[in-house]
Amino acid sequence: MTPPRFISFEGIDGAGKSTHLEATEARLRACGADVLRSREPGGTPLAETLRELVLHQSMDPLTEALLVFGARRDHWLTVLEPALAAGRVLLCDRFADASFAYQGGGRGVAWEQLETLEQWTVAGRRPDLTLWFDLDPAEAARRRAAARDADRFEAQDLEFFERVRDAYARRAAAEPERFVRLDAGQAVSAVGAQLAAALQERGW
Ligand SMILES: Nc1ncnc2c1ncn2[C@@H]1O[C@H](COP(=O)(O)OP(=O)(O)OP(=O)(O)O)[C@@H](O)[C@H]1O
Ligand SMILES: Cc1cn([C@H]2C[C@H](O)[C@@H](COP(=O)(O)O)O2)c(=O)[nH]c1=O
Repeated sequence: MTPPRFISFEGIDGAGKSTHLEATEARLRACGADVLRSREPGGTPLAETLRELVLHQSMDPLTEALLVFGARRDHWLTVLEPALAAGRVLLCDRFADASFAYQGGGRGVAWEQLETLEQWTVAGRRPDLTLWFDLDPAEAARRRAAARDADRFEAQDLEFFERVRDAYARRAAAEPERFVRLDAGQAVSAVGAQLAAALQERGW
């Protein structure tokens, strides 16, 4: 079995992705992997500039979709694709599934338009493995409130996050081999154990 080399972390805001990224990186390094950790939107100077706009400036949903995919193309071309070609292992805090979840599910941009953007910007490339931290939106909101001030997405209501969660479920149902659903409602150590088991099963 070839272990997955392009691994994305997905889920609604506050589900716990960041909490588990560092330990995952350490685990893969201990297996001898040359790991690159990055995030979306972001990961390049241009994409980080676009991230600031998307997270803090009001705009219409299609403009938002164009900006996140523009950021992704720059990130893909200048960081992710060269790293994969060099044999590195990528841990990416969100990738295109987030656009289907947030701009598609959350904002109502048509799925077909997002599929077209996905083809245009990254030739439809998807992660080898997607770890989906699935959490009840009310619990995620409680965790976020205790942790930080809200940005444009985090300020949305529970119905928005229900739609985002449903869109993640739609993506996961379409590609059950790629997606692993983690029950992010459990304690940190228990979520870490689910994650470790998923990696071990796939050769890490
Ligand atoms: N299993 C857990 N149980 C309780 N609290 C948790 C758990 N996992 C993470 N937290 C806490 O919830 C908050 C949000 O976690 P974290 O920042 O990892 O989420 P995230 O998915 O990365 O969010 P975002 O996508 O918005 O950056 C943090 O304060 C974190 O300590
Ligand atoms: C990639 C991507 C992200 N978003 C949203 C989702 C989050 O609310 C923010 C990123 O914040 P995080 O703390 O780094 O998770 O951006 C989006 O709407 N569309 C996307 O494609």
